[in-house]
Amino acid sequence: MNIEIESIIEIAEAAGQAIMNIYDDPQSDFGIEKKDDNSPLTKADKAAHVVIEKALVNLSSNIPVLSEEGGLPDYETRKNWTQYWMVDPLDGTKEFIKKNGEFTVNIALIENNLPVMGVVHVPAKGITYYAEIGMGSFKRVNGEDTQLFVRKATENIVAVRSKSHAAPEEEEVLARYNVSDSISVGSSLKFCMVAEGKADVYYRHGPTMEWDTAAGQAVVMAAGGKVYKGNTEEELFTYTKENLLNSSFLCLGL
Ligand SMILES: Nc1ncnc2c1ncn2[C@@H]1O[C@H](COP(=O)(O)O)[C@@H](OP(=O)(O)O)[C@H]1O
Ligand SMILES: [Mg+2]
Repeated sequence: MNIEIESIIEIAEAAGQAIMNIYDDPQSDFGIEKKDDNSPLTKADKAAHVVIEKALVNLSSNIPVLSEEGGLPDYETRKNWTQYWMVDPLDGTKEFIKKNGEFTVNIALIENNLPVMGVVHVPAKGITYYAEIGMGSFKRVNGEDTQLFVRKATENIVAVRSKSHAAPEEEEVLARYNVSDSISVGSSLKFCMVAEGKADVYYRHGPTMEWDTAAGQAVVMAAGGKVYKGNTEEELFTYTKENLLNSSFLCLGL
């Protein structure tokens, strides 16, 4: 079926609104809980999940939805999916709790183990990044779209790193690319920084899940960047793995 990316943007923005209603509520304690991996979960993650799952099922009842906050199907079921939605309703929950605005709503369409469409919405900043492989990558601010291209820099290389989960193992890889400057930001915004040429290298050593990376990977790939498995430029980073826990990965806009 033909999926219009505008429908996905609309769904991500509706989820963003549900998140902001909680974020901006001075009475709300966010209902913070701890998940099995010790990462936090709030009312906002759950509210965004409900909005997205309902809307995606309504839009494309034949395409399965895999959401961080949904019931996770086992690998025996997932491995046969050639097309599905991969959703992180609220990426950067720690940033949400810290109230620094660096959290995102992520919706990706996976086809044959790679993201072919991705929307990364930043509700606290009113920004939406969206991409379709073959069509390009775009940033929407106040209804105005700008096409994004990676920087392909040859000097003054900038790295982007996690605000809450940077690992010492990352240094060696960054040194290999002669990184001269480094910025840190929460959530999938790191992929968007590379896509829009504000950073050139994003190497993630520590754990992430497939839903943390899928939409951001679409945004960076459609802007001309690459995402590789591990810390070399040998193998593309793919999805529908038996374990939803990602390996380390290397994202380059070079
Ligand atoms: N121990 C762990 N196991 C699995 N994923 C982890 C993790 N620690 C952090 N993450 C992932 O890293 C994401 C945050 O990335 P960053 O540090 O780049 O902002 C989290 O997303 P959520 O906030 O959606 O849970 C979470 O999925
Ligand atoms: Mg996440």
